[in-house]
Amino acid sequence: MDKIYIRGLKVETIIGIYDWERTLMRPLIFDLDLGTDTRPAAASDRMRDSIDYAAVGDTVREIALALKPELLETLAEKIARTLFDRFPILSVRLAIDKPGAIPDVKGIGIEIERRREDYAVCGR
Ligand SMILES: Nc1nc2c(c(=O)[nH]1)N=C([C@H](O)[C@@H](O)CO)CN2
Repeated sequence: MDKIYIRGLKVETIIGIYDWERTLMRPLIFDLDLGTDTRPAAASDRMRDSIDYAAVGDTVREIALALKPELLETLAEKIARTLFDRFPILSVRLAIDKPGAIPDVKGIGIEIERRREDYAVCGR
């Protein structure tokens, strides 16, 4: 499947399970792969036939700033669902890294993969 991707999107927000985390803006780093067929846009050369990655980045930023959840899992699921609502994508892989969450690691966070059918089947 073709992919449109975003790597290293940085958003400063409030997230975490501890009281001290609820008072600090801290960075999250987002990586996304959006499954799509790029051939219609390649044939027409029109933005309307593709997924606007700038709009996807705006959506991620908007949700990360508004939700302020405790868990990365909550944020990732909300972003995935919203991307399926707003864009005609077939799948999404979303990784969120939380720099500094624990000491002495190169990276730490979560990664989810969802397909449009995952939501259509259960009707949630
Ligand atoms: N699976 C998860 N584990 C942890 C999370 C999380 O969001 N998902 N969050 C924390 C704390 O907020 C931590 O980041 C504080 O440094 C711990 N574990």
